[in-house]
Amino acid sequence: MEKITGYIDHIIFRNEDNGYTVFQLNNEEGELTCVGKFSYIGEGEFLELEGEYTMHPSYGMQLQVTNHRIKEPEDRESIERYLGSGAVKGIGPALAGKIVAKFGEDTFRIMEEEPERLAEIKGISERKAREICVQVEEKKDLRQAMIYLQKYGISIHLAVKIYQKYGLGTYSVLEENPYKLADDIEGVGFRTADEIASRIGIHTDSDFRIQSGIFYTLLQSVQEGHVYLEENVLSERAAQLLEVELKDIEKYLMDLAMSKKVVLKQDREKVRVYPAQYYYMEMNTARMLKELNINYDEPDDLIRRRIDKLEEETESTLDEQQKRAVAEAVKHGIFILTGGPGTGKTTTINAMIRYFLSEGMDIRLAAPTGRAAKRMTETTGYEAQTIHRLLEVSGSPEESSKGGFGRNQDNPLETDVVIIDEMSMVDLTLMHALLSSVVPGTRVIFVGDRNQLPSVGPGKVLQDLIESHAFPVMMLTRIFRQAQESDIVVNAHRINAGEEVRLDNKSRDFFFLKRQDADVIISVILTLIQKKLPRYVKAKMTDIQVLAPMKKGLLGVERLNRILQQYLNPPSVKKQEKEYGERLFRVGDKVMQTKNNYQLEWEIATKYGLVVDKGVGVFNGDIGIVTAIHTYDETVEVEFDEKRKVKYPFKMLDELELAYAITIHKSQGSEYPAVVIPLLAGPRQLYCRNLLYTAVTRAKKCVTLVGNETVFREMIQNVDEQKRNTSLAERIQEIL
Ligand SMILES: Nc1ncnc2c1ncn2[C@@H]1O[C@H](COP(=O)(O)OP(=O)(O)OP(=O)(O)O)[C@@H](O)[C@H]1O
Repeated sequence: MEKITGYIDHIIFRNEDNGYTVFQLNNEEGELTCVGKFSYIGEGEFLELEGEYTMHPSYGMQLQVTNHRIKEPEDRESIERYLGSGAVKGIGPALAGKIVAKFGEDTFRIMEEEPERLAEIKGISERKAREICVQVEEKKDLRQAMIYLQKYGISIHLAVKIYQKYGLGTYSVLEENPYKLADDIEGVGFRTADEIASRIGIHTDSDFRIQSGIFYTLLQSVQEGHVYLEENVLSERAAQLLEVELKDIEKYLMDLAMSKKVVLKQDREKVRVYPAQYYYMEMNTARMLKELNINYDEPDDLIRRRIDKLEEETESTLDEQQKRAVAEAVKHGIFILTGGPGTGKTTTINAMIRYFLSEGMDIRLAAPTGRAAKRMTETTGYEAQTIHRLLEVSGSPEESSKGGFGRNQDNPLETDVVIIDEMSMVDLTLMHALLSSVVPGTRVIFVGDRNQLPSVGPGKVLQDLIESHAFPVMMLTRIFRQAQESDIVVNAHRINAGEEVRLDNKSRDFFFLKRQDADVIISVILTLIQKKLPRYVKAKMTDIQVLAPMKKGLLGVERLNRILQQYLNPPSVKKQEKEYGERLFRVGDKVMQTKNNYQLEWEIATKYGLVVDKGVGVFNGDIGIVTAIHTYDETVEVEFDEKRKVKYPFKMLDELELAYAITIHKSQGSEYPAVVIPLLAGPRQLYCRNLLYTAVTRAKKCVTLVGNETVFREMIQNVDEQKRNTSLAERIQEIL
């Protein structure tokens, strides 16, 4: 065992999650690379280390640290080094030299006991003296807090967040009510808080624990899409989670209601429990819809004449339903247009746009995802954006969920008409934000297919809007795309109506390959992607999209991606790779951005590197190809549509996933030339009609299902997809 003392010259690498750090140590004998786990560490710090020397094949001799102690710098030299290392803002090496020249080994004592004396040095005002001392003190406190939090097994990453939130209050929060962490700190849920609490020795029947557990259970149900839970369901789930008696739960529910964290609402003989924020969100959404739903006094015959004129100008004809849709949209503040694929929604939107433009009105178009917005731009020829962009999202999407939009009640959108497409994907939170930024007098038109999967977030807004029967709705039913032209459309409508679909493979764009074994299915998928489909639909191999119902399992997205990557983009000495957690990225991989990121910069450059366009924003569901991996600046370069190139720093790779296969849920709002769907038995709750319907309607030119025919038929009949508890329709009816 070696014992070494020295100061950190610079940190070469640090993983903030587990504390793994590589740094350069300076001591009397020169420089030395050290490797180990450190809860808190900073450049300039003075350390006493214990460990063993090891020989690394590429980096040479290293000290593998087993034990360490951070020492207060004692001698003049190490004090000067610490202060000048950049550890204290506002002090560089020159100033550090002056301070130590004046106070010598007494420097730290002076800082603690007589901080004002720092101002005796030229270049340090009294204010700066105080600031420096506060910083040095804070560093000491932070270090101590980190050591304390580590004792309870809290990761460094989390410990930093906890300390930033509570400062010196950290100790009392942890000892009195660690469940507060679940309320205050993003990334801490009840389970983490509960684990910390049990290590601290807090009783399982503590009031804080039970309240926090009930609220956590309720929020879990929001993640499943619910806006409330019935009391008995909530109590049972919470009792199970907390391992306490059912009867104990009731009292705490009342406490939660008193502290306004939940709202209890009687519904006939049952009681519903809402997280307060969602209760009010539904109520306000209903109120705003009502306020917006103004009737405009435009005579029918005048509207009809204008539509006829537009038809003449554009040499197109609308059918009766489409004309009525345009007229209703003109006459009302709120209008809903719904219908399956190929029923003419886009054509109707186009007619509306032309109508309003010819009246000199200003129009804004938006959709919930980047891809859907892009498609809307292409099909209407009129610029569409994501709803987040329309509302001028500020900062990260996390902040936006807390209402961080530039457009809101105080700064509403200035436009006459807003048209939202792919409305089935809009959740309650986004709907609320959207309506908050629109003032009465603006027409809002919602367009979507009510039979698609509901939004990922809570609520089923489009369905509730329709079921409230409070607003004009036009349901387009005529299928315009000819039957002989597209079996995708015909079969999608059949699936939706619960009718049999013929699987004789006589179609030109709808195929079912019967296979019963997962690995056989994967090998069929490979043949389809590598050989058959690109030629058949005249697309690139990367445009063929595999859509799987699940993430896990033999045919889950995770396993499919590992295998497809191996075959479609095998390793080679020419292709750089980067491992990130469980993921492996390789040059040539097909990848997907998994959240909306409004800050991420992209560039379009010519072959010679000349930048011709640049901008910001990469969205959830955007698919691209890894074009380079640079170890020198630790980035992965991805090329998205239109040659937009984005550099991901390694630490942002959690926003990327392999995308050879993606879940059907993730594919909502996107379209692909050809879609391949593996299908073997799965959980009934998931394997339902609208999942199949959504998957099939993603394809433009060809759908190929590979798997078990019975599963396919059962999915068509299975309409008991998980029911979502929402009450927007009721709230709307109440205030009519
Ligand atoms: N009134 C009409 N007369 C003739 N053809 C029409 C009419 N309305 C729409 N179509 C045609 O039907 C096809 C489907 O229409 P459209 O794209 O508007 O439907 P959609 O509901 O938006 O479909 P999807 O949801 O699949 O994109 C298009 O080729 C369109 O030109």
